[in-house]
Amino acid sequence: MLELDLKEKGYDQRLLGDLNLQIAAGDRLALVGPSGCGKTTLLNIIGGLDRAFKGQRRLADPEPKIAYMFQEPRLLPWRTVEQNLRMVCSSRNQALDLLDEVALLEAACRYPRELSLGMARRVALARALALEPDLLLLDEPLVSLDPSTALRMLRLVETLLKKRPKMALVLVSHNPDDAVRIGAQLLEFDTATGEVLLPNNEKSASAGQLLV
Ligand SMILES: Nc1ncnc2c1ncn2[C@@H]1O[C@H](COP(=O)(O)OP(=O)(O)OP(=O)(O)O)[C@@H](O)[C@H]1O
Repeated sequence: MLELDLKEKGYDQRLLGDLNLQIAAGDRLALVGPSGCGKTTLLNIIGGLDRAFKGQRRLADPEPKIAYMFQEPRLLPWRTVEQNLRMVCSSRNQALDLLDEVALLEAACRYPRELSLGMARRVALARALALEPDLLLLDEPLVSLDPSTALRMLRLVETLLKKRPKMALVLVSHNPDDAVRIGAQLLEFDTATGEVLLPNNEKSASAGQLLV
């Protein structure tokens, strides 16, 4: 559904380069590496939010629906949880079903300021799923959560993915164990060279062919 042929991306200096990546339905891919190595930058390029790079990003026809869950939940503070979801849902039933899936039905009438970070993230996840995306992009869904909340979030993501086998996923994480747990294949960053490392030092791979 998406092919990225990335020649070079940098800000003051080169950050990423020489990567050919193909993402197909059902692929699960994790961008793993230390802070500042370029994970979010690559996710933004994959998602089409950042087009200032050398190379090409090609989408299948018809274009896949791509949903993005940012690190910050980015909910509208003046709307309730349900109202935040209704903005992107086709019906009230869809909004309530999604809230049920992320175990937040009882918080439907709350405002974002009344939610913990973990709850707000789950609303943001439900909102991303409301689009019924072909490709879901998750930027560090566990960051800043305490260990038990992070584990709960990880289990939730695992369950949601099992229910949506055709949905492709690209997850940003600094923890390979989390990525492996949800069955994602790892794409690691070499901070010394600025290159994204594929298994066996290949220069090109489809996400479905990557080995953990
Ligand atoms: N808009 C920008 N302008 C200039 N430099 C930027 C910009 N966005 C990111 N950078 C720099 O590019 C590098 C990679 O940033 P990026 O956010 O992609 O890293 P990351 O691996 O996702 O880090 P983290 O895990 O901390 O979120 C960092 O050094 C960052 O400061």
